[in-house]
Amino acid sequence: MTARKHSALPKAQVLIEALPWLTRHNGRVVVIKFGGNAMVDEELKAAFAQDVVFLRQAGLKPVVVHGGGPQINAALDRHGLVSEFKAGLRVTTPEAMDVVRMVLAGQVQRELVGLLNQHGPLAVGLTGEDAHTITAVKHFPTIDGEPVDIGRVGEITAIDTGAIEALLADGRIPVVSSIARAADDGHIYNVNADTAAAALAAALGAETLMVLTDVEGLYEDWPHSDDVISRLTATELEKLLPDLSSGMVPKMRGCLYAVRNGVHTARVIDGRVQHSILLEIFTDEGIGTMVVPDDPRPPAPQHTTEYVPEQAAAEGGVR
Ligand SMILES: Nc1ncnc2c1ncn2[C@@H]1O[C@H](COP(=O)(O)OP(=O)(O)O)[C@@H](O)[C@H]1O
Ligand SMILES: CC(=O)N[C@@H](CCC(=O)OP(=O)(O)O)C(=O)O
Repeated sequence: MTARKHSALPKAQVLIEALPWLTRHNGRVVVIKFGGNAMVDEELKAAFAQDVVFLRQAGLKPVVVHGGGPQINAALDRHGLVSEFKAGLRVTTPEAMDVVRMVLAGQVQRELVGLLNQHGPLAVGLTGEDAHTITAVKHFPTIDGEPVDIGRVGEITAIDTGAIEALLADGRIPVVSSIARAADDGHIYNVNADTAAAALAAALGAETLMVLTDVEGLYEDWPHSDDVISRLTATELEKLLPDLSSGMVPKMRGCLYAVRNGVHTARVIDGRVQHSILLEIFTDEGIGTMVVPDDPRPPAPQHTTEYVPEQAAAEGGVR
C-alpha cells in the first residue's frame, strides 16, 4: 500500500526548517524595540503582537521596549506645546515630560500590553522608573563643542534587571517604556527608546537586540540609494557612525553598545513588513541589517549593570 500524500505536508516542512533556530534561541532573551514610526498601522501592531507571543510560546524570552515619538508629537500639539529636537533628542521641558510620561506609559504601553494580552495573561507593562529598572542623570549633549541643556532628558547610568527577570521567570512578557528615574535629583527623565533598549539588552545578556523601524535597515548611502547593509561588525559600524544622521544615530549607537557588551547580534529591521520578527529569527534570509561583535562570544553580564557613560561614549556607545 502506498503512503497517502497529505496536503498539509508543506506546513510541517516550514516548522521543521525553524527547528535549528528554535534550538539555538531556546530560553534566550530577545529584546525587541518597537518604534513609534512602525507603530501607526493597526494590522502591523496586531502582527507584531502575534510574533512576540509566538516567540514566547516557542521557548524564547521576549522583552519589548517601545518608543512613541509620533504619538508624543501629536499629544504635545494637542496641549499647545512645541516639539523640538536637538542632537536627535526631544527638548523636554517639565510640562513636556508630563506629556511624554502620559503618552508612553498611559497610552502606547497600555495599547501594546492590551494587544499582547489578547493571546493570554502574558504582558506586564512597566517604565524604567519601576523597581529602579532604568536610572539616569541629566544629559547635556555636546553641540558645536558646547554642552547644551535640553531639559528632562536622561543619560542612563544604571540598569537593574531584577523586575524584568522576575517577570520572565514567571513566563510574562515585560513591556518597558523608556522613562528613567533620577539617580540624584528626584526627577524623572525622558530617554530615547533605542538607547533604553540597547542598555536593557546588554544588562539582560540578551541573545539579540532587534530594532523595528520604518525603513528596510541601514542604507549604505542614505538618502541617495536604498542599498541595505545586510551585515557589519562592530568595528565596521564604529567607522560609519560619524556619517549617520537623524533617527539612525541612536539606533546604530545602541546596536554598537549592545554587541560590545555581550549581546550576540543586534539587528535593525523593517517594522512595516508583517511578521518581520519571525522572518528575522527563524529563517536564513535575514531581512534587515545585522551587527555582530568583532569577537563573537563576549562574557555574560551581571544582574545589575553599572552603566558607564564615558566608556559608552568612547565606544560610540549610548550617549
Ligand atoms: N543610513 C540610514 N539608513 C536608513 N535610515 C536612515 C539613515 N539615516 C537616517 N535615516 C532615517 O532614520 C529614520 C529612522 O529613525 P526614526 O524615525 O527615529 O525611527 P523610529 O521611530 O522607528 O525610532 C528613517 O526613517 C530615515 O529617515
Ligand atoms: C529623549 C527622547 O528623544 N525621547 C524620545 C522617547 C520616545 C522614542 O524614542 O520614540 P521613537 O522610538 O518612536 O523615536 C521622545 O521623546 O520622542
